Amino acid sequence: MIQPGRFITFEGGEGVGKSTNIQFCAEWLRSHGVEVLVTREPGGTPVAETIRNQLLKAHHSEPVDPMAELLLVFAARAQHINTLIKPALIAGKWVVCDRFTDSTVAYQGFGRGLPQAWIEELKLLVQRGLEPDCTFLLDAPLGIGMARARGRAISNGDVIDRFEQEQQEFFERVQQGFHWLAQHNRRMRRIDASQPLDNVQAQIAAVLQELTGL
Ligand SMILES: Nc1ncnc2c1ncn2[C@@H]1O[C@H](COP(=O)(O)OP(=O)(O)O)[C@@H](O)[C@H]1O
Ligand SMILES: Cc1cn([C@H]2C[C@H](O)[C@@H](COP(=O)(O)OP(=O)(O)O)O2)c(=O)[nH]c1=O
Repeated sequence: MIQPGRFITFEGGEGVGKSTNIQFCAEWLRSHGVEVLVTREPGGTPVAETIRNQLLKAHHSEPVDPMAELLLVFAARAQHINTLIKPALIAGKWVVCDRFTDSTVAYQGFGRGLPQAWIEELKLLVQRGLEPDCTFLLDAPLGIGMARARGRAISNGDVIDRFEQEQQEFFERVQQGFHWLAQHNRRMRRIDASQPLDNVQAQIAAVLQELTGL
C-alpha cells in the first residue's frame, strides 16, 4: 500500500520569505527522494485561482463584505482540497502549500474581526479532519516583511493587492493572530525570519530531517 504523503504549510505576513523558503523546502525534499507538490492559497487550481483573483483585486466601486471574503476563501479551499491536495496526499506525494487556514484565522479572524467560531465551523465542513502535519511560521517584525515585499514588488513590477493596501493596525492584528496560533498549536514551528536566509533554511532543513526521518 502507498504510504500517504505529508502536508506542510508555510505561514506568516507579507514578504517574510514564504515563497523563497517553500522553494528551498521542495528542493530539499526532492533531493531526498520525496515526490513533492507545491501549491498555494487562495488558489492552486484553475477554479480556485479565479476566486483568488477576485479576492486580491481592488474593487473600487464596492467594498468586499468580510463574511463574503471568508466564504470565498473557504470556497477556494474546498476546491483546492478536493481536486488537488487530497488526491496528491493519497498518491503518496508531500504537499507544500503557501498559506492555509492559519491565514484565515489571522486575516479574517484577527484582522477583520470575524468570530473564530465561524472559522472553526467552516473548517470542519471543508477540511473534514485534514490538518497540516507541520506548519512553518515565518515570523519577522512587520517593518522587515513590508520592506522585503516592497523590494520584491519594485523588482517584479507588481501591483499592490487589496490586502497589501490595508493599514498598519490591520497587519498588527494579523501578526497577533499568528502568534496566538503558534502558542496553541504544536504542529507550528516558529522561525525567526529576520535572520539571514542561510540560518532560516538551516532551521527548516532540521525540521524536515525530523519529519522525513532521513
Ligand atoms: N531571510 C531573508 N533575508 C533577506 N531577504 C530575504 C529573506 N527571505 C526572503 N528574502 C527576500 O524577501 C523578498 C520577499 O520574499 P518572498 O519569499 O517573496 O516572501 P513571501 O512569499 O512571504 O511574500 C524576496 O525578495 C526574497 O528574496
Ligand atoms: C489563504 C489566505 C490568504 N489571505 C490573504 C493573505 C495575503 O494578503 C493574500 C495572498 O497573497 P500572497 O500572494 O500569498 O501573499 P504574500 O504577499 O505574502 O506573498 O491573501 C487571507 O486573507 N485569508 C486566507 O485564508
